Amino acid sequence: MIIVRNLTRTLPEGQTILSKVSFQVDKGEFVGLIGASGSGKSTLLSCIALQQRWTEGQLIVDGTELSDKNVMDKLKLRKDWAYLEERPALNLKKNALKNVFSGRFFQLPLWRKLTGTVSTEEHIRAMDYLERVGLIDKAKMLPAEKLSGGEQQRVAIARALAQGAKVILADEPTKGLDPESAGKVLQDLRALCKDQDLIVICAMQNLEMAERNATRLWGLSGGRLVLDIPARKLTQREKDMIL
Ligand SMILES: Nc1ncnc2c1ncn2[C@@H]1O[C@H](COP(=O)(O)OP(=O)(O)OP(=O)(O)O)[C@@H](O)[C@H]1O
Repeated sequence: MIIVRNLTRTLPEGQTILSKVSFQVDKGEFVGLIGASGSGKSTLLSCIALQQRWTEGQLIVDGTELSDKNVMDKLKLRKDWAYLEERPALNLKKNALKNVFSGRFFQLPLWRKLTGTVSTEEHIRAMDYLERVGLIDKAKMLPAEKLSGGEQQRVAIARALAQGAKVILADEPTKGLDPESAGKVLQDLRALCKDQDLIVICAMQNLEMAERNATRLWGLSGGRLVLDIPARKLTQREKDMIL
């Protein structure tokens, strides 16, 4: 469970870009984070991934308060959390399977890191993750650079699973994708969230996709969380509050 209390980020120049954001999110929830451009979505995600510092507030994960200044906390998150960006940071020269293996890198003993050996069990598991995101037929065939944007994003999701991520933070992972590919990425995230009891928090530009795929909607406006409801079609009044 993630609890955030009164998270505030003020820039040195005095501009407040997140203001007293509070929420609690449980395993199995897929949160669609929506809001106009500049409302603070990326800032909120990178603060809770401990990639940006906040000015005031608390982040509590499974009962433990984490600090944006503590290196050990950052290491713990690097293992248990995955951050998906608009352009997934894959090794484009390697195939999908090898990219998925790389998700396990931080957990391997030093000799395995140096020799690059992969056990049969890891191989099977990586193929299983690729199957779950519908890419089993493209596991070995091509370098990742030849995959489409949506396929690359799904490889990044499979890699997050191989890493053992319990929380996936995604910053507009479907930006620039055609509607069909975008839909597949979000459906994969939703299915995995349910099956593996993950927490997924996903900033999304497309409100309809958020309404359709998320289980819960958060609306940000001017750095404030102004909407926190179970996912459904928003009323015009709710849309006016956030967009
Ligand atoms: N380091 C920074 N210095 C100055 N301004 C910043 C900084 N980081 C964020 N901002 C400002 O804070 C606001 C929120 O930015 P953020 O990127 O979080 O918004 P967003 O909702 O993700 O926008 P978009 O949908 O366009 O990606 C913006 O006005 C942005 O210009």
